[in-house]
Formats: sequence, C-alpha cells, structure tokens
Amino acid sequence: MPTDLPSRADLDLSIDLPDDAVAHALQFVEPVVGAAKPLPILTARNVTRSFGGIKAVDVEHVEFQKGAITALIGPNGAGKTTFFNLLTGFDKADSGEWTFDRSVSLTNKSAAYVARKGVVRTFQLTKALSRLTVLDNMLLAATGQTGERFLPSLIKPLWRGQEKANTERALEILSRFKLDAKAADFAGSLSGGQRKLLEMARALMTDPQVIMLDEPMAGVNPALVQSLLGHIQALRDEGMTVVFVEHDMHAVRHISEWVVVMAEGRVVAEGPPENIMENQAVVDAYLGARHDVDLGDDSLIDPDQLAKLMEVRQRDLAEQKR
Ligand SMILES: Nc1ncnc2c1ncn2[C@@H]1O[C@H](COP(=O)(O)OP(=O)(O)OP(=O)(O)O)[C@@H](O)[C@H]1O
Repeated sequence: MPTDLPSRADLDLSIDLPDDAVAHALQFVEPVVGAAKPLPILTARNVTRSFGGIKAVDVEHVEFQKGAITALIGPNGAGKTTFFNLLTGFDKADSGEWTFDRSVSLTNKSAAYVARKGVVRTFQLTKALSRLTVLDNMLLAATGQTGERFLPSLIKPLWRGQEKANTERALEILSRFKLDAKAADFAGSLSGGQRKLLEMARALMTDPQVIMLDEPMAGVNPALVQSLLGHIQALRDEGMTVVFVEHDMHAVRHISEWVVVMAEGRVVAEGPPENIMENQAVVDAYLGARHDVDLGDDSLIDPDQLAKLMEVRQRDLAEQKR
C-alpha cells in the first residue's frame, strides 16, 4: 500500500457526525421528489436530454442544498453522468433550465462559464492526462477548464505569465492531498486512490463553490476509501457544496447528508441516506435494472423490504417463464 497518502490518523474524520447546520437544515426537508431545500445552490427544472429515441435525462425538479454532501445514485444508464454533464456545461440540454445560487442562470452555458461561476466537475483521469505530470494536470485545470479537449492550452507561451502563481497554488493544493512529492511524476504512475485525489485537487484549482465528483471511489483500494471520504468531508467542512455520483452504496451511506436517486432519466426518490434504500421506488429502480445489484450495507434494508425484494424477483421470474 502506498505510504504517502493521508491516513485516517492525520485526518479529522467526523464521518458519523455531519456538520450541524447542514444536518439541521435538511432534517426538516420532506423526503419527496422535487423537495425544496432551505438553501438551494443548484436548482434544475424540466431538464431533458435525448439521444436518438432514448430520453437520457428527464428531471422535473431537483434542488441541491448549499454546504451539504449530496449523492446522486441510480442503476447503470439512469442518466446520472448525462445530468452531471448538463449541469456543468459539458453537454447541451434539449429543454429546461438550471440556476446557481437561486438567480444565476447556468442553462446551456459553456463549461468555462460554469466553472467561473464556481461549479466544477471532476473527470476520471483519461489516457491523455495520464501521460502528463501531476503538476501539468494541475496547471491545465487552472485554465478554468477541466477536460482534455483543452490540452492545447498547455502550450507554454500562452500562459507563461500566470504560470508561477498557478504553480505555487498547485503545489499548495497537492500538499494538502500529500501529492506534492509526486508533482513531477506522470499522473499515470499514481495508484487508484492517488488518481482520485488528483482529480479532486485539479478541481480545486479554480476555487469552486460546488464540486461535482464523478465516482470518487471507483478503482480505489478499500483501505483508502476512508481517507478519501475524509477528504470529501473536509471540502464540505470548508463550506463547499459536494455533489457526487457513486455506485458504492457503503460510501454513499457513510458520507452523504442527502441522496437523489435517478432511474431512466428521472429523479425517482430523494431523502436522507438512512432510509432511502427502503423507498419502494428505489428498490423498483434497482430491481428493474439489475437483479443482483449490491444495495450496500444490508442493515440498510429491513427484513420486510428484503422479503419484498425476493417476492418481486420471484414474480418476475415466474412471468418470464410464462
Ligand atoms: N453520447 C451519448 N450518445 C448516445 N447515448 C448516450 C450518450 N450518453 C449517454 N447515452 C445514453 O443515455 C443513457 C444515460 O446514460 P448515462 O451515462 O448518463 O447514465 P449513468 O446513470 O451515468 O450510467 P452509469 O452509472 O452506467 O455510468 C443511457 O441509455 C446511455 O446509453
């Protein structure tokens, strides 16, 4: 196991104790689809996006609470990534609108504009980015862009003036994630957990208010998951709003204060993580998509709900046989 990653011991992890104010604010929110939040920092209305005949996103109304960690979950193909892309300017919606901080329209604005307003998303490290050094990855992110389509901006003369200040900032952020010693290494040489830290570090270069994480736990050694969760909580503790797409239900349960569930493009449920997996719409969504899905910690599902799951599955099997 790499030794240069932060351990649980040097992080102030308060995984079971969400920030008081946020928890306080969300505990009065009814867990229903489209629920208004006390401090919505992102609000989306009637957002649709189709690919051919498939409506990948069809979100009527969803609000993300400022200063909270919200998980966006759902079975494969539910539209989570597409929705993320729309909100952050990496794709264009067919219809709908979304606003930042109640009044700033982000509807179909460019990714650069959205980032300037303070909303950034992370990207899984692609092949091209893996061939750059850790520091170059950070400097690239400092251009206000976050995708590899902006590689040409690395051409030095275009941004030499800013390079020194950006390098200093990059090293400062990297040291927070204990990646500063790796600055000159190729990003591709990092471990799975370090890559995820770099993805977060890159996003911080633009000093965001909302950070949208794309599967922050994917490919991470289970031993490092706790440390990553600690980093995400630290961002929230500093006042950032975190929205993350994640399949790892254990992580979702431990870290999020609110969970939004998508299926077939729509938001089918939302609520606190403690009871979201007991919601019938969520059970149906996962069952409809994949019968052998791991819904996370079994303690999340009460015995009655488990019995219901089995019943639905038996019925499906019987119908298939007919
Ligand atoms: N560029 C595209 N062209 C065509 N279809 C697409 C495109 N992007 C997404 N889709 C389709 O839109 C639907 C939603 O996909 P999306 O990747 O947003 O789901 P997801 O919830 O993020 O899934 P996963 O959890 O598997 O990543 C799927 O049916 C997918 O095949």
